[in-house]
Amino acid sequence: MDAQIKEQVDQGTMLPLMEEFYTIQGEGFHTGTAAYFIRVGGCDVGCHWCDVKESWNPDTHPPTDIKSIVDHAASYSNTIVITGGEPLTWNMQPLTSALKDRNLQVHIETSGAYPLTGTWDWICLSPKKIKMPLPEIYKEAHELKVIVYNKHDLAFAKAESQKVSSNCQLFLQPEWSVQEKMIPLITDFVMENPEWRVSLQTHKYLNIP
Ligand SMILES: C[S@@+](CC[C@H](N)C(=O)[O-])C[C@H]1O[C@@H](n2cnc3c(N)ncnc32)[C@H](O)[C@@H]1O
Ligand SMILES: Nc1nc2[nH]cc(C(=O)O)c2c(=O)[nH]1
Ligand code: SF4
Ligand SMILES: [Mg+2]
Repeated sequence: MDAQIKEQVDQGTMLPLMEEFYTIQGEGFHTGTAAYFIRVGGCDVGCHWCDVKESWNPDTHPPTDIKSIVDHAASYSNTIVITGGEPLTWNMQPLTSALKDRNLQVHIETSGAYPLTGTWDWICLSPKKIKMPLPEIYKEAHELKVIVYNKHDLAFAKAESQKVSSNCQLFLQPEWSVQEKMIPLITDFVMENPEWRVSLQTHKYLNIP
């Protein structure tokens, strides 16, 4: 990569852009509401069930000037969701401050595995056992969304919920490929622990991005 481009990516003024799309937030607290998604490439957390493995290698996604990302996003929606890949792989301050300058609501989907950069109106933290969140993000999270792939993930969810703030919204989301097995466990858990809510990947049922 050109040294000048690399420097801009290091600073967060250019980002490896995988895709951007206007859709309905399919998961978690804001489910069912329109939002423009920006999917930034690059993730080395390595969840074996990840539904966007194509995002992992940043070199396969073109370094893109954040100005053009912001102009595009602002023409579609007042709510912008930054996802990936793992967006916190990169310095999110330049992108989020440019979005805030346009008075947009800025949300992130993150594993929390890398330092929290950027200014966020909504942080959805989805912790992963294989690369745990850094301690700093727990108290900042507005939403904790734990993916349930097996029974042990329910105990993991409980332990993670001890680390977030008292007004953090708690969600359990079945891993897509095992949802038939996990939904009964999740529904029983939520009935016994009503501070939790069920999150489904509703966009996959709606056949939208
Ligand atoms: C693809 S990730 C990108 C953002 C960030 N790397 C993260 O994991 O939070 C977006 C969301 O999808 C969830 N997710 C990924 N694969 C999934 C699957 N197979 N089933 C259910 N949720 C999944 C993640 O846990 C995360 O909440
Ligand atoms: N519609 C829709 N909602 C989503 N919520 C989180 C997503 C993500 O991949 O981060 C996602 C996604 O990919 N599509
Ligand atoms: S952290 Fe997110 S993007 Fe990275 S592998 Fe896990 S689910 Fe996929
Ligand atoms: Mg997704």
